[in-house]
Amino acid sequence: MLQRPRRNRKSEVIREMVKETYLSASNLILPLIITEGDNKKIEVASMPGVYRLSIDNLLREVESCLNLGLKAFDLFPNIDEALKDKYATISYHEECLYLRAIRAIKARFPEACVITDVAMDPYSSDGHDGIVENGEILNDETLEVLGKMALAHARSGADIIAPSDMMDGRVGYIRKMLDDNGFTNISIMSYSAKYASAFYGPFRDALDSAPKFGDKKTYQMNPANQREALIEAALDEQEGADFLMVKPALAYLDVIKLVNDHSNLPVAAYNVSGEYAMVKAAAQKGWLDERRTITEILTSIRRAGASAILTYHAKEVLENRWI
Ligand SMILES: NCC(=O)CCC(=O)O
Ligand SMILES: [Mg+2]
Repeated sequence: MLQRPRRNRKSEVIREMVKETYLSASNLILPLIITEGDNKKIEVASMPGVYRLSIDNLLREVESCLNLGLKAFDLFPNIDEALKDKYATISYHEECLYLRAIRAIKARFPEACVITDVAMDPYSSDGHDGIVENGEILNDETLEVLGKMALAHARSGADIIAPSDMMDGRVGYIRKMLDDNGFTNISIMSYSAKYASAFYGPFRDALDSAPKFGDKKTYQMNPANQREALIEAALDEQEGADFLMVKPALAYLDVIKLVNDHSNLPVAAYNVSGEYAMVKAAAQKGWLDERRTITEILTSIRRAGASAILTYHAKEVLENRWI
């Protein structure tokens, strides 16, 4: 045998020398869930180690992450049911919990990169990502709400706006809204290929944002489809996106690779709540080695082509010095 691939695995030094994929704090984005109140830190039952935080505790969390070198955060709100309506009106109200949280982080930690989620579902009495009429999710009417929400985020200090709703044309609509209002420098990280996935279950518990009727299959993608992700990605690129996101990540590594091969924009991948919950549950039972499983999952998402990974594991991998 002239070629013996095992020679390049014979020692730690050589294995490290030929290593192809790196994972570091700069690749990671931590999703954080915000709730109203003072000194609140409520663990999400299906996501051990993930908490709904009131703004005071959110600031403590951001500070401890910054000290670990984790500098990018994606915020999600748990909104009081009484404040929700059909049009997600509260989402762009000056005193909305979410906008207060953005302002609080940017005032205290201007160096933190704040990514904001644009979608109606946390604020919608229907629990959908669009305006509902006769059981249908309206596309173009929803864009107006998303535009107002994005503008409110920009005014509050967001660094990157991340529309997660999957309405057609929303990246272009939001880009124009931002540009017309002087926010040409604010980036858009588009959830380009967001699948109608069972893996979002724990997150919807965390936000109390499950749809009140039906499902999200008329706007989120069918898990059976791959080529369609390229249509979505190409449109978002034409409409002015700065990042293309694939979500979920682990069951969609082929889609991450495909989007990365077809676009020169950076690809982000969302390692979602259900992926997190599976690992935590198995680790708690002693069925999986937590450290090795988590680092393998994150490395495989990077290997598939993601520049940035949104993951609930972001802080623990740094705290425990797993990467
Ligand atoms: N728009 C953000 C999400 O839907 C997150 C889903 C998850 O972590 O399961
Ligand atoms: Mg789209």
